[in-house]
Amino acid sequence: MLLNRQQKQAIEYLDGPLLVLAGAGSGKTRVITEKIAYLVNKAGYPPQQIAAITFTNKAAKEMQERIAGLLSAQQCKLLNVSTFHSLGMRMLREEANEVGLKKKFSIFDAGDSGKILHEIIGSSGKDALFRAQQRISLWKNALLSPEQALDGAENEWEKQMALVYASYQDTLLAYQAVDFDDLIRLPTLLLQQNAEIRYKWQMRLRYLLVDECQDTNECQYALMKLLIGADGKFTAVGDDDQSIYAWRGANMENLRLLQQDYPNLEVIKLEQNYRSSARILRIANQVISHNPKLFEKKLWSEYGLGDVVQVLACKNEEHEADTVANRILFAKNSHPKIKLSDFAILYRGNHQAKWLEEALRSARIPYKMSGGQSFFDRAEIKDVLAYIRVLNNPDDDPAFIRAITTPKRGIGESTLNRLNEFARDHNLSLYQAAQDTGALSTLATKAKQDLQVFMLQVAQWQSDAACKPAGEFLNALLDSIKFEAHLLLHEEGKSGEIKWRNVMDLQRWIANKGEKDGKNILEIGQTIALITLLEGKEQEEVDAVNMMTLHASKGLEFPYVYLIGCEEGVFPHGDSVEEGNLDEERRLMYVGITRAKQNLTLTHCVKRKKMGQWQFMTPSRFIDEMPQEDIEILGRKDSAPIVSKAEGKSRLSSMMDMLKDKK
Ligand SMILES: Nc1ncnc2c1ncn2[C@@H]1O[C@H](COP(=O)(O)OP(=O)(O)OP(=O)(O)O)[C@@H](O)[C@H]1O
Ligand SMILES: [Mg+2]
Repeated sequence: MLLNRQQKQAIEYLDGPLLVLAGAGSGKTRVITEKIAYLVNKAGYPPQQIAAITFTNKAAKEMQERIAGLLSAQQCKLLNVSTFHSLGMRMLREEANEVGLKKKFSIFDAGDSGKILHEIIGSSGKDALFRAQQRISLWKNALLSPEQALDGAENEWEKQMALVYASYQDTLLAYQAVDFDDLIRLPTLLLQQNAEIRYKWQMRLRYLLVDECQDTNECQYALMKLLIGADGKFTAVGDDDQSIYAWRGANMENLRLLQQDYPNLEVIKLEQNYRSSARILRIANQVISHNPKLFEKKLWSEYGLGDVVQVLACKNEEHEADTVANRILFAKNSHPKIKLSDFAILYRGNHQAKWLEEALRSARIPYKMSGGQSFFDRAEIKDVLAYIRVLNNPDDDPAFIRAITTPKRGIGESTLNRLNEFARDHNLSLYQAAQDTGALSTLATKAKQDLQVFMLQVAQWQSDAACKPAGEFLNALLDSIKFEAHLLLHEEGKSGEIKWRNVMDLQRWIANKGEKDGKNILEIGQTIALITLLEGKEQEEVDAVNMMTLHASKGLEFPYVYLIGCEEGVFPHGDSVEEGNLDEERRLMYVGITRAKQNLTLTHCVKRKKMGQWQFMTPSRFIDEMPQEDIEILGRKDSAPIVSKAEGKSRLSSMMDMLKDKK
């Protein structure tokens, strides 16, 4: 694949800061990977001094794979290719002392921090909790402290939330834990305040490359600037039309800020798209033209007109899911060379995946889901992870409570309450209290004994965990707490078995990771929380259809894309329409369309069940915004039926063929 002139120019430009500004599929990410190779091979940068930052773990992994073809394995290993969060985590582990944390602090996911907030706020509804969490997160991403938040509070609610924010931070610190936002906020504050540490990191990471720069939030942007320092050695790439994380505080104005902050910023635009057929591109361009423009961009493709884009009206969600499954089967069987992984099904919200999963399962089509209800959110998985968390950081009270009570081991609520009281009065963690003779003397004899047994076990596990292979250690731990029996005993029907299978899945995954990366279980445990952030656990390498939210699909590409639920209220999302965030929804549509290489299909339901009631749905306004000559509308009252006779007839035989293949 030859590089075009602008790409080459972007790769070889080293005279100062550079922004590559271009539409979807124009090779921005490719510029980053090629530039890394150029920096190492031609410009003499040691690989360990180069940091490339991407948006998701999946994107980081893909980037590493692409670079593997360009540099030696040894060089690749030294490069820093990661997300903002994992870079922040690395910095924080190294500088933990400076911010009052010990090296093995815990990382709390949204569920964990939600629980803390719940305790602080008291018994308010889910919605209030979500709003509190969101508000605090936005303050954190804007680098505002609780005091600053209180100063700037505009109403009573915000004042209250600023106080909640303050005690939330105190609680996190007491647990020696950070949340996702802190992973970036704390290193940023540290670099701002400490010139020596700032200098150290600037010297360590001499060249910075940032993908998807339009989605950096204030805090990420600040961290990026602090790492860059005065000499301005960086390449940022981005597309303002693909900014889709405003709800997390992302600000595409940062692209413009770059120009202000670095007056000598060179801007290179890429205009040729190497991903999609002309029709797909034309639709994308036309839809996004309804948005105000930050930067003028053109995008064209040499790949011929391509397939017409079909818009299918389906009766309801079940029909929609069946239609997509059938079409995938049909396409797969008509073109035996294509793989299942060439297909992606994209949706606006995770709840839409349910019907699809059923349809794919009953059609026996293997699928992979990312960004969905995370594997790591399952209760049985969290139970096991709680043990690993305690071994890493015994002061992590929520993990300590979870581990000590699951499975039950004679330590009940009253024991924990007494321990808790003592811990609070003496400013200790529960784990510390459990070792304190004063605290132990308040407990009943039996409870005291049970607690001491547990504490001895923890000490033993801690020393085993550090020296045994990760998979082996986890097996032994599960055995010693009799976790399988616990699941089978306490769950009804088959659910215990299913849960145990999930635990075994975790065990295999940890064993593999341990072998592959040469890490023990404690080291693996330190990064698990991060994996839940934007996408799920890496799944085994099987050929399977990809299912994900539109947000998770950023940066990826697939020959066949199905974009489902294109209805008013679903996509664009009802809340966004009400809150006037239509532009962002439109950018999300632009992202969705431009994931497709050859073939794009949009579906919408005529009826949908909401809160138990059938509701009639209107097709998404974005469909009206598309050039009508490039789309074919099927299944509406006044148009052709969805399934042509040929397709309908062959469905059964395609399924039979698939089954044969599987055997
Ligand atoms: N010069 C080129 N010749 C042929 N193919 C190319 C060229 N540059 C990039 N590509 C291919 O085009 C596709 C899109 O590239 P890439 O993913 O880098 O685009 P992008 O601008 O990062 O897209 P997005 O905005 O969606 O993240 C990839 O398959 C890539 O390999
Ligand atoms: Mg990209």
